[in-house]
Amino acid sequence: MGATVLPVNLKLAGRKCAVIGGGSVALRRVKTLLEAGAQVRVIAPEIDSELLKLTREENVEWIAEPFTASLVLGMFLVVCATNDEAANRSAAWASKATGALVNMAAPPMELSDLTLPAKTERDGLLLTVSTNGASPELSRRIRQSMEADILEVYGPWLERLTPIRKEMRKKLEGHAQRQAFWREALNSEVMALVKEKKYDEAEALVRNAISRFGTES
Ligand SMILES: C[C@@]1(CC(=O)O)C2=NC(=C\c3[nH]c(c(CCC(=O)O)c3CC(=O)O)Cc3[nH]c(c(CC(=O)O)c3CCC(=O)O)/C=C3\N/C(=C\2)[C@@H](CCC(=O)O)[C@]3(C)CC(=O)O)/[C@H]1CCC(=O)O
Ligand SMILES: NC(=O)c1ccc[n+]([C@@H]2O[C@H](COP(=O)([O-])OP(=O)(O)OC[C@H]3O[C@@H](n4cnc5c(N)ncnc54)[C@H](O)[C@@H]3O)[C@@H](O)[C@H]2O)c1
Repeated sequence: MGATVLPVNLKLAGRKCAVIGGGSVALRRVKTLLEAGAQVRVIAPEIDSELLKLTREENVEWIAEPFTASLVLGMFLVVCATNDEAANRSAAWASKATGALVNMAAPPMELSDLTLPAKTERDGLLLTVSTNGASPELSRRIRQSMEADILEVYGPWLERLTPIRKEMRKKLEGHAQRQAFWREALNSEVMALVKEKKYDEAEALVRNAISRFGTES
């Protein structure tokens, strides 16, 4: 099967989002949205105690009512997370009618415009895994192994590369030259050192490449 979705990193800072439902699944979604900087409205007649604590914070409001369409007017994204399939269905259709994107955290899943991947982040390196709804538990497992195998190793390396990339943007003119530089700078010898967390040695090789490119150009 070919890919049927477009993976994106959605910027939610300052955007209005609603989560319908107040159980543990809603709580997880609220946390995820807050991490992305969204302004969150929780719509549910009753909510979990941890979620109640969160609603006392800035950027979260709780409307203690069952879902009605007027409550999602102006929302950018609506998450349907109640335990009532019929309620999720009508909330999804009403939200789509206002132009909002809909994420189904609970059935009926086929109304979802997007699924949320498992994610892990360190030093600006974000890794996500999705099975596009087929097995969230597998996503969770892969996320855990990526944390140990990839993030731990490449997160600190990304932190070192970020300022060097800025520097090289100024030094080298044109996309072709910058591409050639990065192909050479992150060669397999460098990447092998990074894999062993020998960041100082790896950085020294990259810096050598900088001086070579500097003299060639
Ligand atoms: C990745 C993660 C992100 C997050 O939630 O933040 C996430 N689910 C996680 C955990 C998890 N979810 C479930 C279990 C129990 C075991 C199992 O069923 O496998 C576990 C494991 C656990 O609890 O630890 C049950 C479950 N999940 C969905 C349904 C509905 C259905 O399938 O019908 C049911 C059945 C409910 C029921 O039985 O009633 C649906 C979705 N869950 C998604 C995301 C989206 C697809 C992601 C993908 O494609 O991989 C999607 C479509 C919703 C969406 O897009 O929002 C997070 C791991 C975070 C981490 O640890 O890194
Ligand atoms: N996406 C996932 O990862 C995942 C994981 C487990 C379960 N689920 C699904 O998510 C559903 C919710 O799980 P939960 O553990 O949070 O449930 P829960 O039973 O703890 O909470 C349900 C919440 O929905 C609210 N609610 C019910 N009807 C409503 C309405 N008409 N309007 C607004 N709110 C309403 C209730 O007040 C309650 O706060 C489950 O039924 C299951 O299908 C999804």
